[in-house]
Amino acid sequence: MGMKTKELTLLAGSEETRRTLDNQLNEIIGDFIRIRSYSVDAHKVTKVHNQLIILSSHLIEEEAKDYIGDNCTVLVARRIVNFLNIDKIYSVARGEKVLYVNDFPETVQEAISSFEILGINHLQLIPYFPGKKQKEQIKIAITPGELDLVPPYVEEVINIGPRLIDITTIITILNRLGLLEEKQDQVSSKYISTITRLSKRLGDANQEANKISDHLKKVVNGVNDGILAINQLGRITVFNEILERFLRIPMKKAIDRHVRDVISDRTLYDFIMNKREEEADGYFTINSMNFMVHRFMIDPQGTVVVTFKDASETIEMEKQLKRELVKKGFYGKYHFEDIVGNHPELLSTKEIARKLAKTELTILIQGESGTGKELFASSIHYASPRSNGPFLAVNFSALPEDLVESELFGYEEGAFSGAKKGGRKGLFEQANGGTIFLDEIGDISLKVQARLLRVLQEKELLRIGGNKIIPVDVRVVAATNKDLLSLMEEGKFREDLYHRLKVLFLQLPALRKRKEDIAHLIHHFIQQSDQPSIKLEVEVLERLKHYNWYGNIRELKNTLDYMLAVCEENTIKVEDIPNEGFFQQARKSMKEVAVTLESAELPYIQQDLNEELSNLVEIIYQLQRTGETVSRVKISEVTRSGGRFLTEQQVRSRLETLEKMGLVEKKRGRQGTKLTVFGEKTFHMKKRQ
Ligand SMILES: Nc1ncnc2c1ncn2[C@@H]1O[C@H](COP(=O)(O)OP(=O)(O)OP(=O)(O)O)[C@@H](O)[C@H]1O
Repeated sequence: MGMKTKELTLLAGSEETRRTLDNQLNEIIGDFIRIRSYSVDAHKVTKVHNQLIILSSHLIEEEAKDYIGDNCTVLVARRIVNFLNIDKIYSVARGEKVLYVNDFPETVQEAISSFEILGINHLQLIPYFPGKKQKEQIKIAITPGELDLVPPYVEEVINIGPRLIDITTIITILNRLGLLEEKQDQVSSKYISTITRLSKRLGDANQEANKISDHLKKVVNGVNDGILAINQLGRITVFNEILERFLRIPMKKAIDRHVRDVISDRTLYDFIMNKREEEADGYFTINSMNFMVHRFMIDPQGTVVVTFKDASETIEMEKQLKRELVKKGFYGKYHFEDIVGNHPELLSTKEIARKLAKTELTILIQGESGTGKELFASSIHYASPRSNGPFLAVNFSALPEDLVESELFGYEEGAFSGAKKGGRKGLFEQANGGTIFLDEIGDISLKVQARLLRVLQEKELLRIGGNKIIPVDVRVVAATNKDLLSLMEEGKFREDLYHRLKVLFLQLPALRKRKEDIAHLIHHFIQQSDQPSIKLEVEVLERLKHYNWYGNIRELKNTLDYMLAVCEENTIKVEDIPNEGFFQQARKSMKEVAVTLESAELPYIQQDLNEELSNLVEIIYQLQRTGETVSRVKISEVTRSGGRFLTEQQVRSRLETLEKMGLVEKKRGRQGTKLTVFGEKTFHMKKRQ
C-alpha cells in the first residue's frame, strides 16, 4: 500500500465512541490514511498541529479546544445509528414505551425516523435529550452509547453502541485530504459492504420479530446474494464477497475494471449491458452452479445493479417463509379485559378461565371456529404466573405436515438434508418458561401426537436426529373445534394424549347462544376501527341478531368490516348488510360449499355481489381484456360514462371489499388490479345467469 502520507485525528467524547469510530474509519480508509484518535475523557491532553481533526459530536467542541493546535481544520462528523446491534431492540416487548436518548433533539429525531423507515416500529419511542422536560418516568431507554445522558429513573438501558460516521462525512474527509478523485469508488464500495452487512443483521433481527416489511425482505434476501454494481462508464463499483465466491473472481480483480474485462461469459455480459430494458431477470449456469440473475437501474444516469441468487437457496427461502406462519401470534397479547360480552355463560367461562390460569396444568379449550379460543389462551397466559415468559401460538392447520415435527421439537445438525448448521431450536424450546398454544390440535398426525405425549409426560424432549434429552418448562394450552371423541373412535387421535390434554377443560359458547352480546361486540369493533364515529341503524342490529353466526365472532367482525367498507354518510344501513350467501353455513354444509367451489359449479359468494360490486368486476374484466393497466383512476373514469359514478376513493374501498371476498388481487406497480381465477369464474357465472 505504500507510505501513508495523509493523516487525520479523531476526537471522541468517550473511550467507547473512540474505539468504535476508530475501527470504522480504519476499515474504510485506513489503507491510505493514518488515523490517530483520542477520547477527551480518557486521554491526557496532547496538542496536535497541521491536522484534519474530526470531532465525534458538537457536544465535545469545548473540551476539544485543548487538543487543537496550529493550522488545523476541524470537522464535526455526521453520524448514523449503528444497526449492527439492532437485535437488542427486539428484546423489548411490543408496544412498550421507551426513551430514545441522545445528545441533541435533531440526532434523536433522525434516529427515530430512520427506525421508522426501516420498519422497526414495534415500540413507542419517546425522544429524550439533555434539557428535555420529561414528565412521565419511563423505565426503559435505548441509547447509542450515551449512557451518561440517560435519566436516573430509567431501570433498563439498552446500549446499541455509538453511532457510526456517515458516508457524507467520509466523502468530506477524502475531499479535504485531496483523495476524493482517486479513492471514491473504492471507498464507497467498502462503505456499502459494511452497510450491507449491517442490513443483514437488521434483517435477521427483524425476521426474529416477524415484523418485516416487504421492502426489507428484499434487502435481507439481497445480502445473501452476489451483488454487482456498474457505473455509467461500465466500470465495476461494487463486487461483494458472495459474488467473489460465485464467479470465482477476486474482488481486487473486479473493482474499478470494465465489466467486459471481468465477465467472460458472453451471454451474461450481454444480459448485464443490455440497457434497453430497465429491469430484467435471467437464469444462468456459471461454474456449474445455477443462478437467478436480476438486473435493474438505480438512477437515470445509468448505474446498473445486478444481483445473483443461488437457485438452490431460493428453494430454501420458500421453506423459511412457511416457517414464518408458525410464529404468528408471537405477539397476540390479549387479556381477559379484551374479551367482550356480558352473557352469563361467557362471564362464567371467563371466571373459570381466570382460576385455571393460576395453575400450571394443561388446558383444553373447545369451541367452534371464531369463538375466541386464541383470545382465551393468550388471556390465560398473561394471567398466569408465567406471564413474563413467552406466549407462542401454533396453528396446525396452517402448517404443512412435514414441517410440524421440526417446528415443534427442533432438530440437530444433519438430521435431514437441508437441516441448518448447528441445528435449530423448536417452538417448545423457544417457549421455555412460558406457554405454548396448540391450535387445531385435532389436525396433528399420530406420529406428532406420540412426541407430544412424551413432552407432556416427561417434561423433556429429543430434537429430531438428536440424542440429548432437553428439559422443557412449558405450559400447554390446546384448542380444537373438532370433536376429539369421535376422532378417537376413528383411531385418529390417541386416547392417552386426549386425557393428558384435557386435565382442565373450557367450553367456549357459540355466538348464537349469546346473541345479546352482538351489540356489545359491534360497538367494540367499531371503536377499534378507523371509523369510530360510525352509527348503526337500529334495524341493522335486529337483522344481525337473526343470523346463526356459524363463524362466530370472527364472522361478525368480517361482516362488520364489509359493512364499514360499503356504507355511506357515516351510517350503516340495512342495505349495507351483505346478502345471505355471505354468511357461513353450518359446519356440515361448509364441506359441501368447499367441494362446489373446487369444481367451480357455483361459487357461493357470487350471489351476494350487489349490483354495484358486480359492475365493478365487469369493468375490471373488460379493462383487463384490452390489456390496459387497471388502476383506480381508470375504473373511476369508466364509471363516469355509464351507471353510477364512483370517485377514486369509493373505488378503493370497493376494491378492498372485493379483495376480501377473494375476487380481485392487487398487483404491484404497472399491473394494477386483477381478477383472481375465482373472480373470473364468478364473473362468467354471473353472465350466464
Ligand atoms: N369475546 C370477544 N371479544 C372481542 N373479540 C373477540 C371475542 N371473541 C373473539 N374475538 C375476536 O374474534 C376473532 C377470532 O378469535 P380467535 O382467533 O381467538 O378465535 P378461535 O376460536 O381461535 O378461531 P379458530 O379456531 O378459527 O382459530 C379475533 O379477531 C378475536 O379478536
